[in-house]
Amino acid sequence: MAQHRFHKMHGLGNDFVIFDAREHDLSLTAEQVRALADRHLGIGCDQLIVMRAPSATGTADMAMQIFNHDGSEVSACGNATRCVVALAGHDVLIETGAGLLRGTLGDGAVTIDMGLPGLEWDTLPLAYPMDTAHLPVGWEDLTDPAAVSMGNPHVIFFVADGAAVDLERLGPLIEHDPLFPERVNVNVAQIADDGIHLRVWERGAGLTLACGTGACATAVAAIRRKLVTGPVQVHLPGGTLTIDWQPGGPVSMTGPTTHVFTGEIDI
Ligand SMILES: N[C@H](CCC[C@H](N)C(=O)O)C(=O)O
Repeated sequence: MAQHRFHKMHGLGNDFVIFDAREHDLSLTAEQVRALADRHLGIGCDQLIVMRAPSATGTADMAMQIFNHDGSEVSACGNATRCVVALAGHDVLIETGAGLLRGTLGDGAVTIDMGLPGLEWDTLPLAYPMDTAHLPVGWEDLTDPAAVSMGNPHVIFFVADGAAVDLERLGPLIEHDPLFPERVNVNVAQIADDGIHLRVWERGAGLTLACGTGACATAVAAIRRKLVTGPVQVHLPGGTLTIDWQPGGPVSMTGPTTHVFTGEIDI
């Protein structure tokens, strides 16, 4: 056991425990991640992040490891990426499982170049070939979704009344459907005059107050369907993100970060 310092942060209420292991090693098992993320027995978070030294050969300033509340390791977490940039205190190039992401520190907000969205069925991945703009599948009233990868898989449903969807029941059903071999993040979006209203059931974390990659994936899907044009305001239960995307280019995400406290814990 050794004592490790951590930062408790959030992006629009999507909350994180962040360890800075750039100077020393810290390896965590899935069981240790679950214990730390537990909201009763541990510190509590949607995702746990470990900042690491970059790989020797690359051009990155740092690397970032991402674990969900359930202990699963994943490649992308937009809100946490903003928090890591805020912690760094300057613009950074971050090595993630989703590739190199450039973070830019603004006045009260952080912008991340999230790279190109994945629009092919096998990059998401889906279990078999499909048109990712209109998947010929449905779960009760949720039909005709789109699918987009932001380095992590998202399925996006456009509905007339997002608040009326029983996402707590349908989310896990869809998350674990065999159509998604690596499971999936489930997005329910409502187009409105002021942008897109979005609720997300996150793979490995459940309902969250915000999901950065979900906001990006939903904006891409909506722009592909010509429901909106970029830049678009995406309103989540925890607040609003500004997403910009032009077909063929990278996705840009801008939003706030909050540092809640630092602590020490024996691991
Ligand atoms: N909250 C994160 C998404 C985490 C995605 C994770 N649930 C997955 O399994 O891909 C975000 O802001 O992008």
